Amino acid sequence: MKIALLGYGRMGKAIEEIAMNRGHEIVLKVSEDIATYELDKLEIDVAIDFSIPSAAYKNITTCFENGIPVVSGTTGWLDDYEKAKKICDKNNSGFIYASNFSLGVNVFFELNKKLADMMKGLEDYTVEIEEIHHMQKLDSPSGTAISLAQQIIEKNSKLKGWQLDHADSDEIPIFAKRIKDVPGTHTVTYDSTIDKIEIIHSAKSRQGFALGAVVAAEYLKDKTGVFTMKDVLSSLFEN
Ligand SMILES: NC(=O)C1=CN([C@@H]2O[C@H](COP(=O)(O)OP(=O)(O)OC[C@H]3O[C@@H](n4cnc5c(N)ncnc54)[C@H](OP(=O)(O)O)[C@@H]3O)[C@@H](O)[C@H]2O)C=CC1
Ligand SMILES: O=C(O)C1=N[C@H](C(=O)O)C[C@H](O)C1
Repeated sequence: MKIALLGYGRMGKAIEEIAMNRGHEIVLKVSEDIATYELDKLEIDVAIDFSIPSAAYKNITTCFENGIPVVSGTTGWLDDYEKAKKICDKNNSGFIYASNFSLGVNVFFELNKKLADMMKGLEDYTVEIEEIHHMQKLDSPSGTAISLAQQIIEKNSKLKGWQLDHADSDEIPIFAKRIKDVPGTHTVTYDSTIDKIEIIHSAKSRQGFALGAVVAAEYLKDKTGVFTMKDVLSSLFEN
């Protein structure tokens, strides 16, 4: 498969290594706006976007307009996600966005939903989320922490939203810490005067995110429509 990398930073480089080990070819690596590139000459099968919040939407939609499906892991641009999906559909292209591509985190998401369902009636407990990442991370809170909060809110009608660092009683507080070299740690805590329940996912490297993104690209090749990591993982478990 011919892959274009939109963003060639920490994740772009980790994806390049895994994609090449899986027999794919990297035909384009960009760290700037792709509008000036002659994309049609490169026969790109899938573009993989791990860039920066302010660049993602424009690059992703430029790909759709050039008939190139996109796997995107860039966080912090999701106010434009619905618009991007419409442009994908209009151009009959393919799209997978995930706040976190690692298999472990996607299992953690399912655990989070199950736990939220069990805890929703237990009013003695308060819930909070903590995320820890390396110092270079641009967005806060992490996309993964926002996904975790949204999953809990969907299960518990008493919770109306989330806030960074503090929250009203009907909101989930998300605490974001930045510590040197941490690839990504997420903790969901339910606390009462009697006890505390915690679920934690700690990434040991970027390998899991990168592998998930390449597997998602393999799934998306030759497909049209908007998909999620749940679709990708279901297809793996079917086989
Ligand atoms: N969904 C997931 O599983 C994961 C998501 N992420 C997310 O992926 C994103 C990238 O993370 P990471 O690789 O660590 O970040 P880096 O800062 O290492 O990489 C970002 C890259 O984007 C480049 N860039 C800057 N402007 C543009 C542009 N206009 N078009 C294309 N590329 C551009 C930067 O170039 P330059 O350095 O020259 O400015 C840099 O190479 C973040 O949003 C992060 O949160 C990260 C890990 C996992
Ligand atoms: O910026 C990162 O590094 C990461 N970003 C993603 C996020 O914001 O959730 C995923 C992962 O935690 C690493």
